[in-house]
This record gives sequence, structure tokens and C-alpha cells, in this order.
Amino acid sequence: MSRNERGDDERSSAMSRGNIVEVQRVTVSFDGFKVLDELDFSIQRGELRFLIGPNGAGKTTLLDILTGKTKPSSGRVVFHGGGESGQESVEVNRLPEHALVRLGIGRKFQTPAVFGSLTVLENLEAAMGFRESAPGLLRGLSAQQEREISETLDRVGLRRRADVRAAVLAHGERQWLEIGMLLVQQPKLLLLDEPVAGMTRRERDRTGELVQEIAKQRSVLVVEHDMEFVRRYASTVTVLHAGRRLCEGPVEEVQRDSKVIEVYLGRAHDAGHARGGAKAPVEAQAEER
Ligand SMILES: Nc1ncnc2c1ncn2[C@@H]1O[C@H](COP(=O)(O)OP(=O)(O)OP(=O)(O)O)[C@@H](O)[C@H]1O
Repeated sequence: MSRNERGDDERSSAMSRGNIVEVQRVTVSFDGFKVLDELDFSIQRGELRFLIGPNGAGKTTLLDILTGKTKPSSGRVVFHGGGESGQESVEVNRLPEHALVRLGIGRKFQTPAVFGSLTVLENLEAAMGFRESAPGLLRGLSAQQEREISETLDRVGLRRRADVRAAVLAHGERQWLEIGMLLVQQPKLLLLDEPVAGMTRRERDRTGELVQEIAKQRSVLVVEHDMEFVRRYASTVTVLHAGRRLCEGPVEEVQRDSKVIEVYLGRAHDAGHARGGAKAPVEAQAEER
């Protein structure tokens, strides 16, 4: 190996030490159509990353790849949060979804998956139980776990709603409860799919602050169409288009990029006439409800 090659190798291993997950030349094809096209993508430890792009760009498919729901046609996904140390590299494609959840890849879908008949507190306890093995569950929660649940109630702002049944929560509260349920499972990488969809402005602001708070302790990837929210709470943004990375960088740079304006942001001003069936970013939701 030449000195140059060794240098490249060392640099790439130094880079991967800083990354929690790496998507390496991943292609996903459905009926010969490439939804992800030799995509390279990574997220650093402790990073808050936003992912935007027109409809059909492959954003959801990328989340599916990261959680093991969809297996790539080629390429690989490496999660650097495995093993006892929480630093070991694990190949995502080789593990079933539930194993990846236990390893620390947590995902929140657009529709909250909370138990309506249970209270907020009971939902958090149930989620904590999922972290445990069956014998652990039978022993009940430890004092430490109860402390964690209590801290989570404060973090997601649901302390005063602890004994309320989840079925009667407001839309925003239900979303925060689900985020809380993910947090008690201690994910190292948290994936949020359009977390502010359908929220009022106040709920969006609280969610933005919550997401930034969470990202101080773990890596977070947020898929979002609401550009007002992205501008306000994102630092680094990746723009996906036709299964490839179109642009990546600070939000101020990304929104000035002519390619991004052409394929995505420009459509905000032409929402009713978006080309190729693409949906415009949700600027209108920024209005006070
Ligand atoms: N299981 C599947 N079988 C066939 N085609 C699929 C499947 N899943 C996704 N696709 C196609 O892959 C493309 C990308 O879809 P994907 O949902 O990843 O895009 P997206 O960027 O998340 O879009 P949106 O913003 O609308 O959620 C779309 O054309 C979609 O129809």
C-alpha cells in the first residue's frame, strides 16, 4: 500500500470513528427503477441532520434502509453503535429490524404509535419494558428506570399529563409522547419522519426545541417538508433528489443553491403547479393556526 493509499485509509477510518452511521453506495431498485442510486450518506455522532427533497426523492426509502426495513439491492449500511462499548461497527443489512431497535436505531413514523387506552405514564413504562428482556419485565422497573421515565416526562413536557389516557391527548402531545417512548429506549440514532406535520405553530416551536435538546445527547435525522421549520431548527441539511444527494451543507447555503431551488424550493412559490407530481415544501403551514 502506498503512503497516499495509507493516508486515505487512515483518513477514512478517522472519519468513520466520528460517524454513527454510514450508507455506502446503496442502490435500492423496485421493478428496475432505482429509488436510491449508489447513495453515499453519513451522520456524525451527536449531529442533528435534516433531510429534504421532492416527493419520490427516496427520503422514506433511506429511513427504511437505515432501520433494516428495506434491504439494499447493492451497497451497505454500517452502524457504528454496536457491541458493549456502543462503538462497534455492525452491518445493518444483516440484522432484523427488531435487533436494530435494540442496538439503538429508533424511528418515529408520521402517525404516532401510542396505546390510546393507556395513560401517558403507562405508555412510557410499556416502551421501557420493550428495552428489557422478558425476565427483566417480570421483575418490574428498577428505581433507575423509573427515574429515567420521570426525566422523560419533563423532557417532552408531559409531566402534568402523566395520568391522562393517550387517546385524549392533543395531536402535538401524542407526537411528543411517542418521542418520549423512543427516548426511554435510549436510541443512539433517532429518525423522525415529518415530526411537525399537522402541528400548530406553538407545537412546532416546542418540537423544534425538543429535537435540538435531544440532539445534544444522540444523533438525530429529521425528514421534513416544512421549510420554515427547517430554516429555523436545522444546521446541516441534505437534499435528496432522484435517489442521489443533490446538495449538503449549512441550511443558508443549501437554500441558495440553484439546483435545490430548481428541483425543490422553487416549487414553494408554485405549489399548485409543481412539476412531475412533486409536492411543494410546506410553507403555508407556517401560518398561525
Ligand atoms: N415498496 C415499494 N415498491 C415499489 N416502489 C416503491 C416502494 N417504496 C417506494 N417506492 C417508490 O420509490 C420512490 C421513492 O419513494 P420514497 O417514499 O422513498 O420517497 P420520499 O422522498 O419519501 O417521498 P415523500 O416526500 O412523498 O414521502 C417513489 O417513486 C415510490 O413510489
